[in-house]
Amino acid sequence: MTAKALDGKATARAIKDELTTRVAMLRERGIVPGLATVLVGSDPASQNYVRMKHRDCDEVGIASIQVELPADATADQLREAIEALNADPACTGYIVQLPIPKHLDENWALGLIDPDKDADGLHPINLGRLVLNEPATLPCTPRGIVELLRRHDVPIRGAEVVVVGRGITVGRPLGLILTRRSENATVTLCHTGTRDVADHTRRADIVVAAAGVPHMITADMIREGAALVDVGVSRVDGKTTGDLAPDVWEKAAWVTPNPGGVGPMTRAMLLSNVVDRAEDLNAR
Ligand SMILES: Nc1nc(=O)c2c([nH]1)NC[C@@H]1CN(c3ccc(C(=O)N[C@@H](CCC(=O)O)C(=O)O)cc3)C=[N+]21
Repeated sequence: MTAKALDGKATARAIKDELTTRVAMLRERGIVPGLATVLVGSDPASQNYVRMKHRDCDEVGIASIQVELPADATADQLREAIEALNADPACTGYIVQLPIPKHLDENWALGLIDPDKDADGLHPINLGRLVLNEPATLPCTPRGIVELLRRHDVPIRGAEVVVVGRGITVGRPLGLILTRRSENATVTLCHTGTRDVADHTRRADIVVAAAGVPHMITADMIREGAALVDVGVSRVDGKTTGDLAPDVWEKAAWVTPNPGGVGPMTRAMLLSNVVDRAEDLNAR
């Protein structure tokens, strides 16, 4: 048996079509959602991601603003760029593309974003709201994963989910989201201090591999019929390599292609966050 694909590309397409309608409705009322990106430095992978995000905006009718700072930008320069976006009415949501150069503090930068314009859901206020069960803008990758599973009818309620990786953009918030009453999954969060990762993944109905370790999840580590989500984006010999080994396709029921799985969903949820924010701003 070979697994069915959790097709992120097609699902993102469907979501973008839905968003196109919502953006047109906002525009009819004179509201133009605008996404800005702040890119510090010229890492080719980051440049590529940012380019894709602006292309997505064009597709659905969201205006976009690109802010670029040199790799040696000072903390003051970054703060000024962020404050300018907070004050710019044309920007209804924005992100600081991560990672930023090491001489700048990521959490400090995230904390400067107006929480109402935080399209990534990574401002401490939004992460705090998530912990407190209050309405919050959610981080794009975890939101995309839940949406991808939901739209393929993979049961989440009551499921045993093992998340491998406790990063701030994926693993940690995903654990919080899936354990809310509205999702009601049971989550085990594995990390580098976990004694035996396979011991956990073998029991899981759903495994989310977000460790950034190429091919670390192999067929012998998973249960037959499991759903597997690959968040990994490592570069191996110039090729994008995920956290799932190819042999899992013969044992699982559902697997995200990579590329074509979580990546497009992350981008779709970024747009979705921007449209949600713009609608919300209008309602108030
Ligand atoms: N503030 C911030 N927010 C982010 O959401 C954020 C970030 N920083 N920094 C980097 C990571 C990574 N990320 C990806 C998004 C889409 C794809 C994606 O669409 N990938 C395509 C393939 C891309 C290609 O053609 O190279 C796919 O998986 O099919 C990948 C990676 C967002 N991130």
